[in-house]
Amino acid sequence: MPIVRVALPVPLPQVFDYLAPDASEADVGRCVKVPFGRGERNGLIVALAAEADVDPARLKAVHHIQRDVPPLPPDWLELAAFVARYYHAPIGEVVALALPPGLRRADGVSGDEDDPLLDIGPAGTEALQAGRRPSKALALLQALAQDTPPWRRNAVRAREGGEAVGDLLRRGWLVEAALDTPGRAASGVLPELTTEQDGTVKAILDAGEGFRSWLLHGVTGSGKTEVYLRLAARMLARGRQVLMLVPEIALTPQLEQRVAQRFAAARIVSLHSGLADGARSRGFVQALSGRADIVLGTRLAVFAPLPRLGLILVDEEHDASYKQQEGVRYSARDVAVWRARQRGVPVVLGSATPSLETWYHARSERYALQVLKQRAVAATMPAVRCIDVRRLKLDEGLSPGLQAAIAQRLERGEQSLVFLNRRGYAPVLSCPSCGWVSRCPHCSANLVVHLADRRLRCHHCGCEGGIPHACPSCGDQDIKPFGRGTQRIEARLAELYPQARVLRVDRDAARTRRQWEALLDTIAAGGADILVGTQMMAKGHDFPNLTLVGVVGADASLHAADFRAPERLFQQLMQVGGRAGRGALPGEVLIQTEYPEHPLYRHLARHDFDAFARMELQARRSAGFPPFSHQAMLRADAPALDDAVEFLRHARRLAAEHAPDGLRIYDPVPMRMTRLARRERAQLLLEADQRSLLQAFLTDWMALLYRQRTARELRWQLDVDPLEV
Ligand SMILES: Nc1ncnc2c1ncn2[C@@H]1O[C@H](COP(=O)(O)OP(=O)(O)OP(=O)(O)O)[C@@H](O)[C@H]1O
Ligand SMILES: [Zn+2]
Repeated sequence: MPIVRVALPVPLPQVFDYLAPDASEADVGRCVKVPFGRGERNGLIVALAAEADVDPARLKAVHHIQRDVPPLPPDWLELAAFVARYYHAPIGEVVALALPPGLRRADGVSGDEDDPLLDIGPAGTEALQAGRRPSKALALLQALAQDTPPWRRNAVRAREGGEAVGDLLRRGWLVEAALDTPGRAASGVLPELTTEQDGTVKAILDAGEGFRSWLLHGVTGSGKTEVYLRLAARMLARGRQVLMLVPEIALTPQLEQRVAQRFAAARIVSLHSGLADGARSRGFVQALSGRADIVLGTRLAVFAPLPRLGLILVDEEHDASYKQQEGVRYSARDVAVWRARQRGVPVVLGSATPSLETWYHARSERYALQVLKQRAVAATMPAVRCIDVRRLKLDEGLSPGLQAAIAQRLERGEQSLVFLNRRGYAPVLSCPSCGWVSRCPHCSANLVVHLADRRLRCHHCGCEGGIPHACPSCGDQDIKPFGRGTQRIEARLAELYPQARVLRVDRDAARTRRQWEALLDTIAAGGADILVGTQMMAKGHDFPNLTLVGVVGADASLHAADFRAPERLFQQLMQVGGRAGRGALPGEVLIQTEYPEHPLYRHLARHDFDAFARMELQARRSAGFPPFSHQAMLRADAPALDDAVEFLRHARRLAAEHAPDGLRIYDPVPMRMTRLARRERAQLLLEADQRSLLQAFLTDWMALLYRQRTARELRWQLDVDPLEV
């Protein structure tokens, strides 16, 4: 009787055997419901076996095999197995992460979605000629008539005024296209490529269809997106699928719209964690069945099955959100490169500020390099200047120079952005007489003052309370918010420039995707004069009328302990500065600092990413940090710090007994932010010059660790290639 091996979402590094009387090879890659413990679990059949690993008499039978959708193909199972192996995570947890919940539950899922191809019908042609009175419906029809049919209904809806699509269908102005032969060509008038863009597109296409990793290093505003779209167009024309990864889909509604407009006849599937279950499952099945042409999504989209895959694009490849920080701690960018190699297709990693790992690969010719030095529209890069604030009197953190520059922009009707990467009104409330500060009771962090809704809030665990009127410790009524966040700058700017429309753009102002899109629309429509924003404003946006970026409070990150801190700061400032002067008007970036001579700022002022990268890599080489070594971090947490540290000491002893030459094992230490949500955290760092040596060791070590009995209250996880050390 056939036995199936099932990957189940349990924290154990093994698969489970079940009896399945009617199973065959064709069921490998299918979801199943199986009995587990006293309940039922959902899993994935990863193999068929002739004999069980356990006593056959104890085997239970599967409850149900989901056969409505095609099984996941062997290359997908290999991908899941690779992620489990490389990140040392249980295969069942990888599967649980990679599959949409609806599919995994073995619900009835269908890939069918009503997204027909449309064309202008006879009634529509008549309406265009009849000289009717203007209406929304007619405006949409006229706009469509400028383009080449057919279009997907979703693509029509994504256009300006696209809400009228239902109306057009009811009137018969739009009808289903006669033949479902998606002329997958790009639609609309394409911009002429710049010489650099053209050279890049040609170089990548000329290199052929096989595997190759590319770094597309293009300055901010150089038109990397246009390069992606041209490459995608070519792949679609060849009947291949394109996978496009972006760091946060909530930050890129414009990109989705741009892709949908460019490829109006293509089936575009979005995959990200913000989708409802049904939509995510449907998109996944469309990708799996080969019907989707373009899959656009955040890191989890790297797991979309793509039978016709021809190209992978990773936009803003340096972005930290590609690395999952909980559960299976995978890097979608690194998995994307592995996948491209596995499938024999090119992968393009794009950024104005590549991660130093990627930059180093390109310099050492493991990755092919394409550089865009010029902006696509603007004549120049913005002028970057430091404002030395050491002897200046600041008004709520704003220097006279920055204020004058903002005033000038207001006069000229241009937009300014004040960048401060700290939300809230002030980072802490404190009492000047007794020294009390608003500490989070559950974390080693302060409660942040939010004046907008009069709350004290922990940005780590979410714990919150009202703002006290007097010091809880000594009763003094003179307690004060100390330091500055975006709300405070926003309030002061509104006082300084009463005639200006000040708009704050941070996670508090844009809690939902809809709020975020509304903010972006307001900015694009010129409905704001001064923006106050966090890193949300730094990524990928293109507002041609924005000509000034003022940076406040950046020095705080200059001396952070993490060896990646300078890299992150440089990337962030270069990205946010890159929002200035992207259109016809020249841009200016003013950085308020007490260290105007700091090399990081000097390289930034010259837009010299390469010089900065060389300097940083030099430092990393002498310290033996990545990319010159490879790291793994074992973290443990428990209600008491001693328990976490004790576990790590034990793990360290086990490691030392089995350690090969060349493995460096550090001492367990409390994490920098030791306490989080009532748990105390500690970490143990391992390092080796060769990845293979580290990996081989980790496999043995993890097997030992899984066998240790630990206190119920203790949790531990391994993080391979950790971003924070
Ligand atoms: N060949 C071209 N002709 C005209 N306009 C172009 C061309 N290529 C790009 N653009 C325009 O230039 C602007 C910047 O392009 P895009 O946003 O793709 O830059 P980017 O390289 O992704 O920048 P960043 O890294 O800052 O996000 C956009 O408004 C885009 O429409
Ligand atoms: Zn907290």
